[in-house]
Amino acid sequence: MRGGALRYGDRTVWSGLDLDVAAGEFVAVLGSNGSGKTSLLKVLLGLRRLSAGTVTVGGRPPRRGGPLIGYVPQHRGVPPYTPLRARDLVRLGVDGHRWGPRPPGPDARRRVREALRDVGAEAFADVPIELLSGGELQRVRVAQALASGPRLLLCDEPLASLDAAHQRIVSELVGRRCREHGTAVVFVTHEVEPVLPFADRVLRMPGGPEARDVA
Ligand SMILES: Nc1ncnc2c1ncn2[C@@H]1O[C@H](COP(=O)(O)OP(=O)(O)OP(=O)(O)O)[C@@H](O)[C@H]1O
Repeated sequence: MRGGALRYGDRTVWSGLDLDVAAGEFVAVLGSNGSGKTSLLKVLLGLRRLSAGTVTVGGRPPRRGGPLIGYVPQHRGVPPYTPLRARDLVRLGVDGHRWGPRPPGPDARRRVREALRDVGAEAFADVPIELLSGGELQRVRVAQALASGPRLLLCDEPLASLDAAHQRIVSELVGRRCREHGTAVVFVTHEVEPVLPFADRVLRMPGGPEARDVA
């Protein structure tokens, strides 16, 4: 990103943002509520356009969908009666960006199996996701994001609502993928300690409504 700025109406959330994230690099993004961390990820996902400046992901303008980017969204509960098992959620990471239902081929099944194994989620692979604990569900979401073998992994507060042990487990999972597969990682978090062993750099987003209030 070069000279990136994001405005909602008259309000500038951030501006003058230059950011390079190399393959195999882990960038932790910190900042107060409302400082624009999720908005940054949305720009990288191609869900929102910059108000000024330029951005490329893998050499191209960001675009929605596709296997290049893995995304772990902010933790939300699962609506009751969601008819998905952990295994199904991970499968969406393999081919969910394509249109239409399709039966899983052997390749998709293998990738789902491997992704579940990598996060230690085999034991609850067939449990409906609404019954999973917060930590289990978060590991499954990481598996979903990693299942397509993305070159860039975007994580939006994946440690929120996890206990200290699971914060460590999820941070390690992402850190290991980054090191071993050369995946670039942008990891938004309010919990600094668990990611410090893995982060190469910290991007601190200035501002946010609180900062303005304090000022
Ligand atoms: N579509 C939108 N229209 C107008 N304002 C928006 C929109 N999306 C986000 N905002 C505002 O932009 C600011 C940045 O939001 P964003 O969700 O990116 O912050 P954040 O740093 O991720 O916050 P948090 O730590 O609370 O998740 C917030 O003040 C939010 O209210």
